Amino acid sequence: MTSRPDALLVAEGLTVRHGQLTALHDVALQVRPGELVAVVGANGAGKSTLLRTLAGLHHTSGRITLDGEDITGLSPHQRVQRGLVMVPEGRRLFRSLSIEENILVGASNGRSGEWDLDRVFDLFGWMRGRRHEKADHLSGGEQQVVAIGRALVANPRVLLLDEISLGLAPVVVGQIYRMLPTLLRSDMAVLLVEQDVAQAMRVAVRFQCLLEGRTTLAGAPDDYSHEQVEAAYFGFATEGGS
Ligand SMILES: Nc1ncnc2c1ncn2[C@@H]1O[C@H](COP(=O)(O)OP(=O)(O)OP(=O)(O)O)[C@@H](O)[C@H]1O
Repeated sequence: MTSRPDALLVAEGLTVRHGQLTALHDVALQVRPGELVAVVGANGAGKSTLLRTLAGLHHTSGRITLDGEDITGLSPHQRVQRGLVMVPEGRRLFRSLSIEENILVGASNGRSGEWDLDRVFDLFGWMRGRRHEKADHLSGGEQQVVAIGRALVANPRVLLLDEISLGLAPVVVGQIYRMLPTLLRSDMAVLLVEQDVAQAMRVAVRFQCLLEGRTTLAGAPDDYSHEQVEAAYFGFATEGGS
């Protein structure tokens, strides 16, 4: 993959092993400013491993740059300070802390910028009046939104979203996805991992499909037929397809 001059996040040659298992094989990826890119793939395809590797949670061969700076050797903490911020699968909130306290955790290590507690409350109006409620008392959808708020106050340049729709009711997933364009308007790029291909294709300008740790298809959603994407997702050949 040729690195485009305007790319913000660039990963090349990512190979990641979990013990004996190679979870990623020579994966490359690019995200440009203001862009929403989706990584899709079946269970175990390596999507979370890819996101966690970008966030600095797995050792990798290869190279990761953010706005031209090589961040491959940096800790997760240092990557957050540079604007690479992840909303992990399963939300990972502090259950005994309030909504407000959970969000402020995100601000403690982040960059300064336009996103603060107030701006998050403006975006998710219901939170303001419930700011002192414990995370423990929230529904799954509410927890997911708090986890997104926690990431936003770190003022990401690239926001990494890992399976934000997992375990949530479709109506809640719809609400969360409808908020994504607002984030992109504030000049943030989003890289999201999603098992629901249809959902991902509706919002992404580009996508990348993984299968057993390898990229099987990449491009704009309109570049491929439903059958081609399905073949790349499940790993069967299509006639004349890639
Ligand atoms: N910490 C780990 N130790 C050992 N193997 C792991 C670990 N994390 C992931 N794996 C394995 O690596 C492969 C890729 O897993 P990964 O979680 O990245 O896939 P995924 O596409 O995100 O799938 P899912 O949607 O199920 O989370 C799988 O075979 C998984 O079992």
